[in-house]
Amino acid sequence: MRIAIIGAGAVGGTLAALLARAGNDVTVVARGENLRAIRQEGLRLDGGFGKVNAPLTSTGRLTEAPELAVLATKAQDAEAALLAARDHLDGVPLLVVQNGLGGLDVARRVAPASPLLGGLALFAASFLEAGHVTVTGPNPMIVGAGPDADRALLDRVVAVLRDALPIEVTDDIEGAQWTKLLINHVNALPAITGLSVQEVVADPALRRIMTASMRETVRIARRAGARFARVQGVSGRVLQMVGVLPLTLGAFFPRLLARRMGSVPNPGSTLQSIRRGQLTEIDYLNGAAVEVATRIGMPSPVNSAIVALVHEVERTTVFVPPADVARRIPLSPVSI
Ligand SMILES: NC(=O)C1=CN([C@@H]2O[C@H](COP(=O)(O)OP(=O)(O)OC[C@H]3O[C@@H](n4cnc5c(N)ncnc54)[C@H](OP(=O)(O)O)[C@@H]3O)[C@@H](O)[C@H]2O)C=CC1
Ligand SMILES: CC(C)(CO)C(=O)C(=O)O
Repeated sequence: MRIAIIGAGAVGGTLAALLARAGNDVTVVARGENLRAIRQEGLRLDGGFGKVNAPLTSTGRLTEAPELAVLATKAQDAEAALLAARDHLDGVPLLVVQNGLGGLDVARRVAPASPLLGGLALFAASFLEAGHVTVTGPNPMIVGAGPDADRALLDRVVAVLRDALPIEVTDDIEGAQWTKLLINHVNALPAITGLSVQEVVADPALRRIMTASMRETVRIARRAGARFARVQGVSGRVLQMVGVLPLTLGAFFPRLLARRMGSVPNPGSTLQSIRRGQLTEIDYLNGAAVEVATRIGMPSPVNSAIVALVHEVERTTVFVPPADVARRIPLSPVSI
């Protein structure tokens, strides 16, 4: 299949290399030093899905319509990246592989004639340097049909993806996005402290804050009437428990997520942005919970404080020591 991958960072680079290895005709839309490196030396992938240096085409701008387009930028870059490709996306199936809740809405606005699919990467990947990506956690990707994509298209795309990497199909992509949003509450504290997800979860005070942020978001989601669909064994019932348990017991959830990441330190995609001096996606992660809370008139003190701290680290590029984080995100006694 002729596939264009828009955004060739950790996730887009992984997908591009694996889809090219599986025999697809892959074009990556990249920019800056990354584009120059891929042009000169190709795209190198290693880690949990094996070593790949598959032949693919790279470009700064799409010049013809693919049979499938994949958007794999951070959420804050989605609109501009799609607008730049819009002339060649008319009616082309578009798979949006992005964390957060709003990726499909942005795609619908910019590419109204494209049937949309949603993708949630459960694998963990790190962009090491221009043209070089490594997979630290070789987990599957979840794929589901967007509001007006039909089952036949989903089946066709899933068949192509399955030749390249492990894929799970969901019949509730919106519910799966909510569950993944909860999983992505592991991202913020590494971005604030500079530690890996596993190190943060091993620290009792940071683990407590992470659990508090998750509990707050579950409560917001429930009040807003959101559904949690099953993602990698994490069901609505599991998250219901996170929403009601005291923090010491609710910590089973971050512990479970860290255990599943294995022993290779996972910085998470938000800390990777900080390390590269880029703006993060935090407004679309914990910030999405704050936005929903504001809309329905609920307080969100823990997530609001976390979002503010990530923005502070973006601005200052100075990580906050764990003891200071605990002081700056105090948990009210009733929240214990
Ligand atoms: N990394 C991971 O392990 C996981 C990430 N995710 C999610 O996947 C999505 C992608 O994340 P990730 O791959 O980590 O992010 P990266 O920052 O590694 O990759 C995004 C890439 O998109 C590029 N890009 C942005 N705008 C444009 C544009 N207009 N034209 C061309 N390229 C563009 C960026 O270039 P530049 O660097 O120049 O900005 C960058 O190379 C996010 O929503 C993330 O939350 C989900 C699961 C796991
Ligand atoms: C689940 C996790 C943390 C994997 O790295 C992720 O989605 C991310 O880094 O954004």
